[in-house]
Amino acid sequence: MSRLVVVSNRVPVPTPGTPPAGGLAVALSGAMKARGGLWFGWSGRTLPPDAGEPRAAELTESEGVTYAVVDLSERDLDDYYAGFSNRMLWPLFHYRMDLTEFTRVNLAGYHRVNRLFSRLLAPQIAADDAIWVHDYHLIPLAAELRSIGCKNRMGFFLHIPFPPPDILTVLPNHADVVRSLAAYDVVGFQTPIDVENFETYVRREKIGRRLPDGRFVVHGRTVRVEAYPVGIETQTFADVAAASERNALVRRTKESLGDRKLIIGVDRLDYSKGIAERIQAFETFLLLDPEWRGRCTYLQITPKSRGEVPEYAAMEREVAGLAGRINGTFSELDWTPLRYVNRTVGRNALAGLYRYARVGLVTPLRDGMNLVAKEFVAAQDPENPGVLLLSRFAGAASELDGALLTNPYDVDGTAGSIARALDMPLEERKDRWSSMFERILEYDVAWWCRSFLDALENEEAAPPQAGRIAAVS
Ligand SMILES: O=P(O)(O)OC[C@H]1O[C@H](O[C@H]2O[C@H](CO)[C@@H](O)[C@H](O)[C@H]2O)[C@H](O)[C@@H](O)[C@@H]1O
Ligand SMILES: O=c1ccn([C@@H]2O[C@H](COP(=O)(O)OP(=O)(O)O)[C@@H](O)[C@H]2O)c(=O)[nH]1
Repeated sequence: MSRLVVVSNRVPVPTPGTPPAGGLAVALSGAMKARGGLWFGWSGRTLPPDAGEPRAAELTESEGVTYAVVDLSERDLDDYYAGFSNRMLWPLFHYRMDLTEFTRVNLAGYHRVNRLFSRLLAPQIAADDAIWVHDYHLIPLAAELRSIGCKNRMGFFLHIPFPPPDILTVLPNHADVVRSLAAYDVVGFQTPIDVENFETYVRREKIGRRLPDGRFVVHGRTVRVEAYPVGIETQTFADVAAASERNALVRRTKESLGDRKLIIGVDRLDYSKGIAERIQAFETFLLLDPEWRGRCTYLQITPKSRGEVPEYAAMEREVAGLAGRINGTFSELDWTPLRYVNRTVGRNALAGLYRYARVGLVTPLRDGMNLVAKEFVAAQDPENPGVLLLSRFAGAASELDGALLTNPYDVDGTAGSIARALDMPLEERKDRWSSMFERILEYDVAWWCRSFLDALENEEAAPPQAGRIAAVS
């Protein structure tokens, strides 16, 4: 087995007391600790104004993993992270053409950081390392590495949706982006729908074809493109949830709820998560089912995210306004319907809160996977499981067939599903839960990691590609 080199924008170098909020960091932390290797990416820090370009990555060892991180300049972060990654690729790939902003300055920054990463990563790579690159921030990395002679096997996993061609082609440099994907040996998506969208794009743009063995030829290179739905550490998470009586935060929260039923939502503050629509659905539910007033509490845990991007700041104001409106309208002296919390909660406490909840609300407008949905299922008490209300537009919906599926754009429909979930009889709750739990037990994060890396090990190392991928001029 060759050494694993993981590359991602976000690298959660272990620091006591700071849990990683964000599914990529959570999923990969488990996988990396189990297998060891090198994890390369951004440090999460900004360089001082006149520091110049970083010359080498900073190395730290912990639990068999070497973390190699790079500080980025303010300008690089603005253009590459906040700009091209999070104001163009993120909204577009989540089907939000209305929120995109394409600028050549941001695109140039995106390529600049990918090139910088390739130059700082190259000295760390040994000849037979398997390189696994993650997510939309780093699509051109393989092409950059190949342009300086790196012949290693390289895989890429996209954690967010791959949109249909009519949406993807809104991106002025869509052709270059897909050409960059073809520099990898294996490309993994979350769901079969993403693979289907990729296949339709390749066919319509006439850049390749699918081979009888399922692989693709794209721009003359053979690439394995498959769905590998990301999982969680299911059994570990279930065990933590079962032991959560000991967690002080969980105990205090339960006591504060009295005998009210708990409805829970856990999401980064991101417009893709459908938080505003969900709060409106809860408001409609309280209007249409007044008998539940005073008998349930909705806890929405929402750490702030990407505050430097204007669309996120706008949505922060919108959601806070909605939360205030509901509480102003429905609160009693001894009951607040919605607890809206803008901070990160540790995963042990989350596990206990999920377990105590009667309903888990996971209603993104679009999501690559959504690990919260899987964590909610893993955490349940088999003798008295809660109900998962899940958006049909989350990647997790392609696996979790026991959830109550909902269309988050249909606020009235979601309100009705909240009432149905709260009223659901125990037998139905058990039936729905057990099929989902079996699924996530088998297809856990270890399965995800193993199946992707097996595919990568079995592909032949790629010949070097001539030239770099050109940016749009
Ligand atoms: O790093 P940030 O900008 O703070 O954002 C956090 C992460 O958000 C996204 O997570 C995705 O990956 C999850 C695991 O596969 C998946 O369940 C979820 O649907 C995705 O949205 C993003 O893709 C990561 O790169 C970020 O680190
Ligand atoms: O306060 C919080 C909020 C979220 N999370 C974790 O962050 C991850 C979010 O992943 P998901 O795939 O649901 O969405 P993403 O944020 O990656 O888009 C999950 O593991 C959550 O348990 C956490 O630890 N504390």
